Amino acid sequence: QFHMIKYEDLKWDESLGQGSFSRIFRGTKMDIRDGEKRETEVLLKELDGLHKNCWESFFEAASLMSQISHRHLLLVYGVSVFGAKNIMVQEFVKYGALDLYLKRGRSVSVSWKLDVAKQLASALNFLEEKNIVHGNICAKNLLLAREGDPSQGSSPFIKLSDPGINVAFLDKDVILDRIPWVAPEVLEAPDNLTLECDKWSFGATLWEIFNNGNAPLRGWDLDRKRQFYETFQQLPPSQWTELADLISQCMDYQAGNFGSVELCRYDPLGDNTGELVAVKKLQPNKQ
Ligand SMILES: Nc1cnc(-c2cc(N)nc3[nH]ccc23)cn1
Repeated sequence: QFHMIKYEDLKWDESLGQGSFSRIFRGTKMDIRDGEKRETEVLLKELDGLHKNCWESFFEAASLMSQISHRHLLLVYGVSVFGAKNIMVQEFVKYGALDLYLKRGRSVSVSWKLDVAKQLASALNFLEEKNIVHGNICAKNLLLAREGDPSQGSSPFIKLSDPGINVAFLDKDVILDRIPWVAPEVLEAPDNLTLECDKWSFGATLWEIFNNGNAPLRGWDLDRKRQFYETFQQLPPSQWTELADLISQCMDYQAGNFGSVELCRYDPLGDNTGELVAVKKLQPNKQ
């Protein structure tokens, strides 16, 4: 399914923190290219021991990302298994997770955010065309490869990371804590992920991007989060109506209706100079 990397070809540098079920490190992998030794900077994601039984899902996520290639999908070089260690070897994306980048107070322009939204939409459109469900779309899983510099007119560049362990393997509380990114229907049937689920999460991720990386429903406990769905609540609407409409079209409790979230002109200044936001379009359901 994907490339096996020899453990001895990996060098471990500093720890970069914890994922939900893994520890991540900067590192390098050594390989031979045209007869000479080459070191490539990588991200090493080690599944932590107590979730050993999820290792298939951990690698399933990796193989999903290595089956297909797209400019806005993270490149997974392969996996390395050494004794009890299960390691995914990914390309190293310079500026890391988008939510942390935005929270660090980098003030970015509306068009910077629109660029990120369009890149995520194109990655999701690509996955949809391949009928592949990601299952964990959120700003934490968007990695910033290029900051973009408004004075130079260069735009940001993001990569969608692997989904991590499949939601079907997660405890109910972990799934509840993913409200409002996780679609309501996933709470009832976590092993039946559909493209609609990614569309829902796309809406919650748009909300994050335009709220400077702040998590929606931040600090809410699991009961309040559960109620949020049980009472069909929506996230606080953006002051830009097109964005608010787009987000509520994605986060639509009547899922299964025509899920086409069409192109919309985004006109924050109201002077019709708005940009066309090419957003996630789902084909009408084949039912
Ligand atoms: N595939 C990936 C994933 N995460 C990074 C990354 C980069 C960075 N500058 N700080 C970090 N802090 C935590 C993770 C990370 C890089 N590449």
